Amino acid sequence: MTQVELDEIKQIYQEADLLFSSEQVDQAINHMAEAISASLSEQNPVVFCVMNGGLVITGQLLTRLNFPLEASYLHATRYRNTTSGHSLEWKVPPMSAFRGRPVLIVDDILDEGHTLVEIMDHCRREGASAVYAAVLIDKRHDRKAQPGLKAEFTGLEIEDRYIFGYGMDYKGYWRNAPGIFAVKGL
Ligand SMILES: O=P(O)(O)OC[C@H]1O[C@H](OP(=O)(O)OP(=O)(O)O)[C@H](O)[C@@H]1O
Ligand SMILES: Nc1nc2[nH]cnc2c(=O)[nH]1
Repeated sequence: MTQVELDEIKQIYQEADLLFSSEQVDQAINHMAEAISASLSEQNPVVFCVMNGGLVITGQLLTRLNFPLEASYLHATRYRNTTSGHSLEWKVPPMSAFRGRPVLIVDDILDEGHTLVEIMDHCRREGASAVYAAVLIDKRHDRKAQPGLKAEFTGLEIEDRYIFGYGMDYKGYWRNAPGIFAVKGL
C-alpha cells in the first residue's frame, strides 16, 4: 500500500459518521447474549464465527455466554474487501463437526443476506439439528435475499449506508474501529 492510499484510509476514518458508540454497541451485545442464553443454554451448540468480519462480535459474545458450547470458525467472503457484493467464496468450510447438533452462526452484518442464507443452508445440508444466526448489525433496505429475512438474534439496525468498525472493514482496514461508523458519501 502506498503512502497516498494509507492517507486515504486515515481520511475515511476522520470523515466518517459515528452511528453507534462502543458503549451503545456493548449494550446491544449484552442484550444479544441474554437472548442467546435464554434460547440455547441447554442445547450444547457449536458456535461458528464467520471470518473475517465475525471476529470481533464473536469474541465479545463468547465471554458473555456462560454455558457449555464449542467455538469454531468458517471463512466465507462475498465482498472481498470491496464495497459491493459478489458470489460467495468459501475459503474454509466449517472447521468442526456438528452433525446432529444445533449450530449458531455469528457474523457482523446481515446486509442483503446472501452470505448467511448460503452458510445456514450448508449447515442444514450437512446435518445440523437446528441452525441459528446472530448478527451485530441488520441493514434496513428492501434488497434482502429473501423478503423479511432476519437473524434469530440481532444487535442493532442501521440505515442503508456502507459501514465499518467492530469487525467490518473499509478496503480491508478499520475492522478495529471502536464503534459503528458510516463512510462519508456511501
Ligand atoms: O448480507 P450480505 O450482503 O451477504 O453481506 C454480509 C457479509 O459481508 C461481509 O463479509 P465480506 O464478504 O465483506 O467478508 P469479510 O467477512 O472478510 O469482511 C460480512 O462480514 C458478512 O459476512
Ligand atoms: N464493512 C462492511 N461490510 C459489509 N458487507 C455487507 N455490507 C457491509 C457494510 O456495510 N460494511
